[in-house]
Amino acid sequence: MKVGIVGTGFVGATAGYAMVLRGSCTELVFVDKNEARARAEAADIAHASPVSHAVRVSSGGYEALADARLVVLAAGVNQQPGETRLQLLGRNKKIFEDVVPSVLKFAPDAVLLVATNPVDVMTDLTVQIAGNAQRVIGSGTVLDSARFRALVAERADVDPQNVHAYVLGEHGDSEVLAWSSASIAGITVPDFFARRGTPWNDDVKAEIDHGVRRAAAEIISGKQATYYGVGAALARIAEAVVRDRRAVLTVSGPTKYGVSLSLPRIVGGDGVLETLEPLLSGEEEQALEHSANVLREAVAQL
Ligand SMILES: NC(=O)C1=CN([C@@H]2O[C@H](COP(=O)(O)OP(=O)(O)OC[C@H]3O[C@@H](n4cnc5c(N)ncnc54)[C@H](O)[C@@H]3O)[C@@H](O)[C@H]2O)C=CC1
Ligand SMILES: CC(=O)C(=O)O
Repeated sequence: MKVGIVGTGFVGATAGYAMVLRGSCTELVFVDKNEARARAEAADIAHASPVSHAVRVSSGGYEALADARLVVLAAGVNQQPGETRLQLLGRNKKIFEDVVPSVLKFAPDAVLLVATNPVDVMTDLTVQIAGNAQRVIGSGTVLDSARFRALVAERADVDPQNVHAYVLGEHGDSEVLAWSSASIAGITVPDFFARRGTPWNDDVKAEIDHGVRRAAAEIISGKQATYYGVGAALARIAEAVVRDRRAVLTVSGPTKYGVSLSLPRIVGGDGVLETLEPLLSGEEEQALEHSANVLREAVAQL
């Protein structure tokens, strides 16, 4: 159960830390062009192992990825305040053209989990370079779905694990909150609030939508980067692969729209096992088409 992480900045290191705390794997290898950084993060995170789970943590060059079951790709630049994810494309494309072939040289059978933004376009690029769609997974809107669930749960005053709600489409400004299928205890969200006599109206819905859609920008303006939420999301996806869990997760991958975007998918040992067609309202379907258009325009730059 060996996992590699390429790019051990905020996101890569936090994902590794989350994997050790959760016991997601038994071996973790960090690779970064900044070798000193990778070494230091590996040493620091290894010290969490004796008080959490037995995970062997080390750093090395690409050759250290040999036999990895999964490799997380988190190398690349992140957004500055005011920047969109799509504005990172040119810079991160160049980095992936170097990173992905290097990973494949030593770990040709690994599932590749793409985290670098703009994650949907980087997923398409990785599929192109790897020539394999099933074994490439974009972290997509797993983080956004978690944000959606957290905000609904806070309003409903229930455990977020009992809120089922998906964000689909781009991991970015055009993402689509699938309100029509969001539920708590099998009850739609508006009905859940109505039964409890708790206020529910379009303003509450708009506030949650804004909270999910603007989460990254707000966190980045306060502390330069987001990493705890995505770190946990990456550990969750990694476990689905390493333990062949067949977990339903809104990961990104190629679609009938001609671009990679997030839909609910079954994720297991071989990567994406199945894409599920979500039941959407007409308005949500239109919003998903729009999101696909935004991504098609970005992919055209590749
Ligand atoms: N998918 C998601 O939900 C999220 C994605 N991200 C994205 O993750 C990426 C990484 O973000 P941070 O960790 O905050 O950035 P960071 O700047 O802290 O770390 C990036 C790391 O990549 C390394 N790197 C750069 N070029 C490389 C190369 N050619 N080979 C190997 N390593 C290389 C750097 O040395 C650095 O350690 C960004 O694109 C960011 O936008 C961030 C949050 C959430
Ligand atoms: C930065 C980013 O993609 C996020 O936190 O959603």
